[in-house]
Amino acid sequence: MPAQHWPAPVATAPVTAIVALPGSKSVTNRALLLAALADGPGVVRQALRSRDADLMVAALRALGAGFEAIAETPAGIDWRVTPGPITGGASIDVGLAGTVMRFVPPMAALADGEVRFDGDAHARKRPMGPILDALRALGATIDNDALPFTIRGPLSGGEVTIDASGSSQFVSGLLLAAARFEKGVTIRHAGPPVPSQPHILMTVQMLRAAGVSVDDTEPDVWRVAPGPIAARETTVEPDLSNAAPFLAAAMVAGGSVTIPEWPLNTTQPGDVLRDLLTRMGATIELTPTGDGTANLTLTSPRTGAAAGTPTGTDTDLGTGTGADIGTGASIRGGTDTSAGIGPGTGTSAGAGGGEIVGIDADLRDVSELTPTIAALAALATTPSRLRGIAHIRGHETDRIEALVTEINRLGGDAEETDDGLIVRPRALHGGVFHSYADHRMATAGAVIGLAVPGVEVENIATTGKTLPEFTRMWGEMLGGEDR
Ligand SMILES: O=C(O)C1=C[C@@H](OP(=O)(O)O)[C@@H](O)[C@H](O)C1
Ligand SMILES: C=C(OP(=O)(O)O)C(=O)O
Repeated sequence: MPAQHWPAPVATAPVTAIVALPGSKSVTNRALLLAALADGPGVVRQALRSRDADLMVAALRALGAGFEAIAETPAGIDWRVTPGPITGGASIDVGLAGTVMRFVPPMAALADGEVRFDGDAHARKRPMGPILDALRALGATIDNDALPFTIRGPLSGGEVTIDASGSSQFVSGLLLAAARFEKGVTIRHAGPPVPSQPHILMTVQMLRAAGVSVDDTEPDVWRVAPGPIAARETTVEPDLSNAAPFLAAAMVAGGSVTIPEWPLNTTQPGDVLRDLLTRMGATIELTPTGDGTANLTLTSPRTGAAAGTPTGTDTDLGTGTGADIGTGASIRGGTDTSAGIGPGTGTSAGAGGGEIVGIDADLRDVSELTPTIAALAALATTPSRLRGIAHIRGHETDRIEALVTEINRLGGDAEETDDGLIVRPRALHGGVFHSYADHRMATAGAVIGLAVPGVEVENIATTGKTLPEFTRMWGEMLGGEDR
C-alpha cells in the first residue's frame, strides 16, 4: 500500500483475528551476521524479509559472504550462508537500520581493505560515537564520528570502556564480532544505565549457542574469548515487538487477537507486552502448544461496547511519587465506554473497544515498545507516564518529540519529560499523523486511527523497515482487504 497518506481504517466492529507474524528483526540480523562470521556454511531459517534484513544481507554480501535462498514461505526466507574471507573495498548502505549501522562496522574492521558506510539522511544523526571510539581503541582507523565514515583495520581487540547509555547496540555490535578479534574483547560500560538489556542478553545467548565463550557475570562488563563462531542452523522467532500494534488493536476495537508461535522462552523485549498490556486493562492468555511456543490471545477489557465518554481524570500523575499508576490486571467493567477517547468533543470509536487504563512504566529495557504504548495511552481513560527512555531520542527519529507532536496534533494532551513522556486523556480528532520515516510511528498512527475517524498516516510504507506486509495484515485483521 504505497499511498503517501494512508487513511487509517476505523474499527467498526470488534476484531477476532489470528495474526501470524514474520521473523524478528533483531534475531534475524544477529543470526545472519553470526552465520557470515562462522567457521563454515550454515542455515538461517524463517528469516525476516524487510528493509532492515535486506540491508543486512546486502552488507554481508558486500563483505564477502554468500547467501542462497533455499526456501521462501509466508513465515520467511531460509538462507544458506557461506562465509568467505572478509573483503574490503565495499560501500555499505545502512539505511536507517540500527542493527546494520552498529553491528556491521566491527566485522568491517576485520576486512582486508577499507569499508565505507552511509545511510539515510536521518541515519547520519543517530549516535555512533561510542562504538566508533571503541573500534579505534581496539586498533581500527575511522575518519568520522557519525555516518558517513570509512573504517580500516586491522583490529586486534583487547579491553575497552564505553558509554553505552545511548544504545545497547554499541555493546551488541562489539560482542557479535569479538570472538574473531585476535585478543577477543572486554567491554566495560561507564555511564548512565544501558538501555534495552534484553537485547544484550539476546546477543550473549546467540553467541553462546554458536560456541562462543562470553562472561557477563560482572554487571556492565562483557568478556568474549577469541575463537571460532560455530556454523549452525538457526530458526528465527516471530517478531514480538511487531505483535504490539496488533495486540493493541484488540484493546482499542474490542474482541481478541491471537498471535501463534509465541516463544515461551525468549530474550525479545516484546514478551514484556504481556505485562504492560495487562496493566493497561487487557486479559492475556498463553496456551502452550507443546513445541516450546504458545498461542497468545489478548482479549479486550470489554468487547463490542458502543462508544461513549470516559471520565478519565481519576488519577493524577503530578505527585512525583514514582509509584505505578497502572491498576494491574484490573478490568473496569459495567457500563459502555469508548475506546478511551477523553472527555470533550472528539470523535468516538466505531467499535467501542475496552476501556484502556493509563500506565506508569519504566520502558528502558523495552523501549522499542514505546510508540505502541504511547498510542494506547492517548486513547486511555487515565494518564500515563512513560519513563527511562531518554535514549529513544536517538532512534529512527526523536520518538519522544515525534509522539508528543503527533498526539497533540490530533488534539491530544501529551508532554515531553527529560526521560520520556506524559499522556493525559483528551478527545482526539482526525488529521495527518506523521511517521518521520519511523515504522513504529506509522503503526502507532494506525492504532490511534482505529478509534479516531479521519486519521491519515503519512508514509505508511515506512513499515517496510521491519514489516512490509503491515497494511495487508492490518486489513485482514479487521476483516477486510488492504485499505
Ligand atoms: O539490538 C537490537 O536488535 C535492538 C536494540 C535496541 O536498541 P537501543 O538499545 O538503541 O534501544 C532496540 O530498541 C532496537 O529496536 C533493536
Ligand atoms: C529502534 C529500532 O530500530 P533500530 O534497530 O534501527 O535501532 C526499532 O525498531 O524500534
